[in-house]
Amino acid sequence: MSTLEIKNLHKEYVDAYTGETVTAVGDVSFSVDRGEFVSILGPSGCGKTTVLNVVAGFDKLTSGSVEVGGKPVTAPSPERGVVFQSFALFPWKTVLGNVAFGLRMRGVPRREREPVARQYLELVGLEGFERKFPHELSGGMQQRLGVARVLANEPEVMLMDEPFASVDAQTRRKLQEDLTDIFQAKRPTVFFVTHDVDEAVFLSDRVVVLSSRPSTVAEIVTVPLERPRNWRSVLENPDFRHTVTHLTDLLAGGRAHGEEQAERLSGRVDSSSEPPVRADAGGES
Ligand SMILES: Nc1ncnc2c1ncn2[C@@H]1O[C@H](COP(=O)(O)OP(=O)(O)OP(=O)(O)O)[C@@H](O)[C@H]1O
Repeated sequence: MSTLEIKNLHKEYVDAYTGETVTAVGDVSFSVDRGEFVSILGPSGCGKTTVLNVVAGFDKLTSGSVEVGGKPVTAPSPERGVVFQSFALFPWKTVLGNVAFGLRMRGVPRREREPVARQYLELVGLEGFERKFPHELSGGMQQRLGVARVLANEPEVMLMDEPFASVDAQTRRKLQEDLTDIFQAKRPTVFFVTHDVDEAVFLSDRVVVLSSRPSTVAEIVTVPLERPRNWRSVLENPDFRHTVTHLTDLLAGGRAHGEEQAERLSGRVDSSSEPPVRADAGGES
């Protein structure tokens, strides 16, 4: 059964300066099953974050429907916990306090809060840091705290908006491995926004590829990789490279990547007329 069901999502904004109507999301439909990890990829500005914001309840859709657990989304809720790129932690609360706060809001009895919070901190490798404050943690540790805080609420779906975009490449790989381990251990339902093709393939069961605006679903690609996963074995797996290449081609507008490059080099394609491909496809993540 699907936990998240998006049908014909269409979202328009009115530009505050020009007064013009901007179609942020054209017509997008897909679902995420319970315990599934689904990423959304697409050119810059195609509406990935808008889709996440509508699912989170931060933004209202113009038409279509978004349901989580069979109920229409109308407002933000801990049932749809969001892990942001900026860590959005409470700086005045300890590491333990940051996780316990959500439990308090959820009505978990005081006695149970600390052991449950400790369990989630252990899951993300932050045991021993319970009494520290967020500013005493590295960027990577702060992001893991953000994940612990959301997961401790046992949300129907965990929403992640480019959560590793602001950490260095080495930490990013480590966090991706940590997240895939956490996913393996707890099997939360995850909806993940990224512009990084390698990251999407490494983490996901399926990848939803959006076209450029007005966005529609170009293809939903199933990732043929076993779990558990780690970068060392995944990088040696031909299925990984094959899937990355396929997604890269889709993002480049459906043409074979090599073909496109050759055309560009021979001057047959004016690169300024190409759809913007922000994805750092195939590169070091
Ligand atoms: N509040 C808003 N008001 C007006 N236009 C908006 C608003 N939010 C987003 N948009 C427009 O909607 C479109 C989609 O934006 P969105 O941030 O969802 O794309 P994205 O795919 O996440 O982009 P990126 O990959 O660059 O982060 C863009 O053209 C953006 O300018």
